Amino acid sequence: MILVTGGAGYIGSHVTRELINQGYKVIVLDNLSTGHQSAVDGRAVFKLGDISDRQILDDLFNQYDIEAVMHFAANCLVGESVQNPLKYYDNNVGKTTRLIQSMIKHKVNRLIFSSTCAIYGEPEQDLITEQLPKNPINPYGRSKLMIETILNDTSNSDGLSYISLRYFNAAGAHFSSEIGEDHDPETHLIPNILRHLQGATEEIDVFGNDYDTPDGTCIRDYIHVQDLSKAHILALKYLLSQPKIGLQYNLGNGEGHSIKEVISECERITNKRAKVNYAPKRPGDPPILVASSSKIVNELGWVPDYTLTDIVRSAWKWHLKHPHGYESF
Ligand SMILES: NC(=O)c1ccc[n+]([C@@H]2O[C@H](COP(=O)([O-])OP(=O)(O)OC[C@H]3O[C@@H](n4cnc5c(N)ncnc54)[C@H](O)[C@@H]3O)[C@@H](O)[C@H]2O)c1
Ligand SMILES: O=c1ccn([C@@H]2O[C@H](COP(=O)(O)OP(=O)(O)O[C@H]3O[C@H](CO)[C@@H](O)[C@H](O)[C@H]3O)[C@@H](O)[C@H]2O)c(=O)[nH]1
Repeated sequence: MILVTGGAGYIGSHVTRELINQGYKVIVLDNLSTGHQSAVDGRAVFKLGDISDRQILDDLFNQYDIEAVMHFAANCLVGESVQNPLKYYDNNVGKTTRLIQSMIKHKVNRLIFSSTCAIYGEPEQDLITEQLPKNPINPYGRSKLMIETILNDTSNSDGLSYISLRYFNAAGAHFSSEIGEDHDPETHLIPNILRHLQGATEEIDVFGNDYDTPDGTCIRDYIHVQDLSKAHILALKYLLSQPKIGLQYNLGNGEGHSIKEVISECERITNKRAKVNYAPKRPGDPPILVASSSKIVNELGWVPDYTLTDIVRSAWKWHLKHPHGYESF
């Protein structure tokens, strides 16, 4: 069995579904702080609880034969982490430490960790490779880098075998339109643009238009959530086939899109016009983050299938079908 923490969240719910489709048995552990129980595939076992609850973890590890943990549970908003860093150090770092302690206690030594490109900070190179210096510029990125350090140390001391997947900007929805992205409040760019185009908001805020980029707005590498799911399956298979590893892989499309470009693509696909409000920069935002994913392409054979167009199309279908997200489930 695979224990998926945060499996009621956006990315975790998509990966859970893919795991089950690939024949794995899954237990989701989630405290529903930002997730939705109705996002969890009905074929998974669902346990409501916190990753720091030692009793729950003891019970789960005793009751089920857990081969590996996929650890998605975290707080993950750059802006919020600047306002409330202790929330991030507590939930992401402190509680992950307790999860790893329980794993070691129960001799479950395989982990796939949701890391982020936010650990690189403001890299000087155009395409970010795994070896670049890690100088995160916000508490969220620092919290994830701390966990990567903890994983490395625990691998040396206790034999933990792990893969850290450093995602760039996850976006899009499952092509079935049955699950998608739904946060309250929503802070991510693509859902915010689409919700605005659906009439949910008066305008779309663009945070900063004088960055040192060709059109002055921030550039990100958007990766379809189903491409992420595929990478998790490949990573899991590799992890289960090896006695002990400690690896880090970037996951992005290798193509950057500015905020203005993303708005244009959303307008094109929805055939609607956005009302843009240029707002102040959001603290903690690096100007450009674009991945080189050649390491995972070469080593695990992962290739992304979907472009920004596919991302926006699938997200738009999800928004049209579920204008109030999971509320109406
Ligand atoms: N969304 C992105 O673009 C992105 C990019 C890079 C990395 N990540 C990482 O991917 C992971 C998933 O992100 P997401 O976008 O799906 O976020 P999300 O907020 O949708 O999902 C997180 C899930 O974890 C649960 N959770 C949080 N703290 C918990 C705790 N202490 N105990 C139990 N459950 C808890 C939440 O209820 C939620 O269901 C995170 O670790 C995030 O840092 C996300
Ligand atoms: O309404 C909005 C929302 C966002 N942005 C901007 O759009 C860009 C992308 O922002 P967002 O969609 O919030 O993603 P990020 O802040 O890049 O962070 C996401 O992507 C990171 C990887 O880059 C992950 O680590 C984080 O968990 C995830 O929240 C940033 O420049 C934002 O300032 C706007 O201008 N208006």
